[in-house]
Amino acid sequence: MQNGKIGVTTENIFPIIKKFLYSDHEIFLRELVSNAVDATQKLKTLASTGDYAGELGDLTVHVTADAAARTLTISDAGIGMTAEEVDRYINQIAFSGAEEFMSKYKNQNIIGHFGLGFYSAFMVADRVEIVTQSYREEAPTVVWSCGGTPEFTMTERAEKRSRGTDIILYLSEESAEFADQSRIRGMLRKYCRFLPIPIACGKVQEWKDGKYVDTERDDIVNDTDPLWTHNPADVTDEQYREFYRKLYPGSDDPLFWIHLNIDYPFHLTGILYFPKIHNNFEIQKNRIQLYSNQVYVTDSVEGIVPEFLTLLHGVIDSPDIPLNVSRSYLQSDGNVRKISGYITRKVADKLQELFNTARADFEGKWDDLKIFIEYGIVTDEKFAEKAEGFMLLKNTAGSYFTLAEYRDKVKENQTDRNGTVIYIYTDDAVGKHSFVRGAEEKGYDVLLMDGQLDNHFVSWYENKEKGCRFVRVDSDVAERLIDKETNMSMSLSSEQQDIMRPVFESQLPTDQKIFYNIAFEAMAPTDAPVTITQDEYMRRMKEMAAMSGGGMSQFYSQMPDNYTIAVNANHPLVIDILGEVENEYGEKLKTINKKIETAQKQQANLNELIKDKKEADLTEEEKQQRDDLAKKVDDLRGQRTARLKEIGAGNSLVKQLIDLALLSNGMLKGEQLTNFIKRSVELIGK
Ligand SMILES: Nc1ncnc2c1ncn2[C@@H]1O[C@H](COP(=O)(O)OP(=O)(O)OP(=O)(O)O)[C@@H](O)[C@H]1O
Repeated sequence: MQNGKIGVTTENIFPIIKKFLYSDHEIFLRELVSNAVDATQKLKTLASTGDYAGELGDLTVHVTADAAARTLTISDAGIGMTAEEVDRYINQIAFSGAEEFMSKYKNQNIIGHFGLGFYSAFMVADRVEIVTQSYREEAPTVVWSCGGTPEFTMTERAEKRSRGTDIILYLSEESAEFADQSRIRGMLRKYCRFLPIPIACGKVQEWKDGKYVDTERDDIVNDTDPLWTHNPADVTDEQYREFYRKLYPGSDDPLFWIHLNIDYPFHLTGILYFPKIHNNFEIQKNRIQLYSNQVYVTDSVEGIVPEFLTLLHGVIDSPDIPLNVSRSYLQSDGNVRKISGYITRKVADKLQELFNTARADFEGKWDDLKIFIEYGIVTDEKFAEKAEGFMLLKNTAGSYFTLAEYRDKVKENQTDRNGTVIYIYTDDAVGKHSFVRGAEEKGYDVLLMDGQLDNHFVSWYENKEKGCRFVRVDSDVAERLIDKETNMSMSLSSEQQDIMRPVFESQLPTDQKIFYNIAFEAMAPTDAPVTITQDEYMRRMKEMAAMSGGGMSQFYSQMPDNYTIAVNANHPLVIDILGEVENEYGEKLKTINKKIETAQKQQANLNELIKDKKEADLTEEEKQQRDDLAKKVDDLRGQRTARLKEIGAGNSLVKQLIDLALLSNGMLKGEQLTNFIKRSVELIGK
């Protein structure tokens, strides 16, 4: 019997560890089971080199929970330890590792995962016992026991254990949950799922006589030969899919996958899957699992894989990723950065290869793939460089183009007078159909940009390719989407526009949150009579502010939406309306127009007369005259506007044209829509 004091120089660290590790206490199981697996593999190595000549036998690691005794036992048939080894590895090394942890802890740079190894048993146990028999048969069986103080006992046991080690945890009262077999099995499935030695937890159960009963067979919780450790050349597509289903039960099949396999300059294997992304991509994040030699480490991989790849699923296994350190340390670690760069490159190469060798297939997957690629492009410069070769644009006809192809396609017809190539797009091909059709009738191509990240991509691309600009198809009337030299002439004179403006204003929808202004546009007589557009620049400002949050976004979100009611000044119906209005106003319109004209002429004459005088030099009479004339013009125009509004309000054709424009924008709803339908029926009846 040996009594001793563990080789720790710090004061008693057990209670501190217990207290501070509470949040992550499940990892004790991973640590103890992987020690058992290591010991087993060491034995296999010795056997393979001929240093161990005995029978290997069944090497399964058994994890046994005993709720009645409140114990948890991890048993292996590995190399075991001699008394001298227990002293060296447990009393000295294991505890000095723990001590090192404590000193790091004091410097506050440990958060997240730590490898306390064997020592972590004391997070959940009041007392830990080791019963171990070395593979050297002459060595006696050793029993080591420690009750959560630096004192331990070590004795030789007369009754010999078979080769291997039991770690027996006498669980503390608050850790009683770990004596529950189903709880333990759940933890093993998470942390030990792909360990290379079979791990049994209880027996396989069978349905017999109306209840489940244990069979003789061990319930093996792990897959000792996970797919990522295989040679990619030997794996079939179906095996990849099957493995995916195993990792993410209930998910749709992945779009495709990349099998990573590298030896230099670091070791890394793994399989990354491109999942089908549904509506909310935030919840799809963080589903890559990180392993170190098949030991589960974490499923939060930020900092290890580039941000945009956190959307991928799958497994990465690398012994070169330091596991037992904090996340901030991980991110600054050179190895980790290299790994991240490597994965990005691999993913980009794979996408390029798919595009090159199977473009039709690639295009078929594009709609699902786009979000990864756009995410990568806008967040990762290196990836963006590579992605130029396979980033695709899709038009409303359903054809796909690379960035270079598309530019070539539209360059000739869609370059404006400043030499900028204009890319026209819609976020809603169905809802904005009349705009799309209008642009197409002008011979323009329209892109479909309805993805969650398209806005970001558009900004990124405009910034990179200075000679191009995106405009949404409903940001202006088709005629003016691309500013070309050949402008159409306008049928309405500016006086006629002055008459028509109040007529249309009288029929504007009254919505507090939307601000409308009227503009007369020179368009083809066959274009729509009225179109409602939203300025590209203003819309983007609002969208950007809404996304960035904070004070700016508050300011913008309170601003009304700005729409333009573009009246086609060359449309026969519009010209008809002008005729109707003039007719209804009758002689009085001519009279008042004349009066306004006269007053304006007088104003102009007066202004000419006094234009060289300073304000202070004006006579009282001149000032009076000027004010009177201004008032007169205002009054007359006011009178005319009031009358025009009255006439406009009674003109159901004006209302009808505005409503039709609202309708084609999907903006006619509720009572307005009901009224529109009623009015339409009445108009048809006429
Ligand atoms: N089940 C076991 N069988 C044989 N030796 C063991 C067993 N468990 C622990 N040991 C020995 O005790 C040593 C210390 O274990 P501990 O888990 O503290 O550290 P480690 O495994 O070396 O490192 P890590 O921090 O990665 O777990 C091991 O290196 C091993 O030599």
